Amino acid sequence: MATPLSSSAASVTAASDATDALANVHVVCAEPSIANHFLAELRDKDVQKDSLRFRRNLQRLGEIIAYRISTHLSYTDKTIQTPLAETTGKLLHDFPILATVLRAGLPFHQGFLNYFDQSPSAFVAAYRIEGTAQVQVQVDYLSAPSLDERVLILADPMLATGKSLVQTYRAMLRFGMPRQVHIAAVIASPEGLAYVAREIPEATLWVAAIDEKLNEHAYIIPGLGDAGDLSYGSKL
Ligand SMILES: O=P(O)(O)OC[C@H]1O[C@H](OP(=O)(O)OP(=O)(O)O)[C@H](O)[C@@H]1O
Ligand SMILES: O=c1cc[nH]c(=O)[nH]1
Ligand SMILES: [Mg+2]
Repeated sequence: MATPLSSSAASVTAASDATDALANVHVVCAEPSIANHFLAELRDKDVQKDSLRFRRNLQRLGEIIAYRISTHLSYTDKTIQTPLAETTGKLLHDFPILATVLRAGLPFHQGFLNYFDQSPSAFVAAYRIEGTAQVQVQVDYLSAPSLDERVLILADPMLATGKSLVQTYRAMLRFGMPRQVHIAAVIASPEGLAYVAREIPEATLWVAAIDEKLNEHAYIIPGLGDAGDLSYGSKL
């Protein structure tokens, strides 16, 4: 029988498991860049009143993370004829499938699409079921091309409990097995990020920032509030 760990040993083990799980996470705003400015505007309750700017900032962070992910993709040499001479260009080997979760995912998705302009898209409707003690997520509408042997980028700006992303990813696998998976979010909670990393170990994770914690409603603190409502208005 295994010897039970003391609580301090257990918490050290849990912490090191979380550290291992998070080894595959890229935190874009860990270094100073214009991404930090866009993120600060997204969080600011006064700037948020301008929903056009809010959506555009989600889109701009989508563009920045798309660029960062593009450094992990494959390229093929192609001979290019300029008006003056021949040269060699590097073309993206194949455009990734871009998947997102309604509603808040839409502006973030547009940022990825601005860069991966020939990518097919996949859309998922996932929502939290109201009135349950624990967050439960229902995946509804799902539209996707074949994922077999493709690079998949699954993007959703808020990674709170991580359940929307994990259930979305699992539901998407009936469309085929991707050869490479990237998951992107703007703000993640530490526990949600560790959950996603544990449940989808094959994914490389990209976030603008990792925040402090979740509150009792499973909202990210300090976070930015409700990304779907701030983009498109509150719902009944
Ligand atoms: O990590 P989780 O705990 O699953 O929560 C994250 C989900 O919450 C947000 O969507 P929301 O449910 O607010 O829907 P909306 O975009 O329609 O507002 C967000 O865009 C994620 O999909
Ligand atoms: O903090 C959160 C959590 C879920 N959905 C949001 O939009 N924000
Ligand atoms: Mg919402």
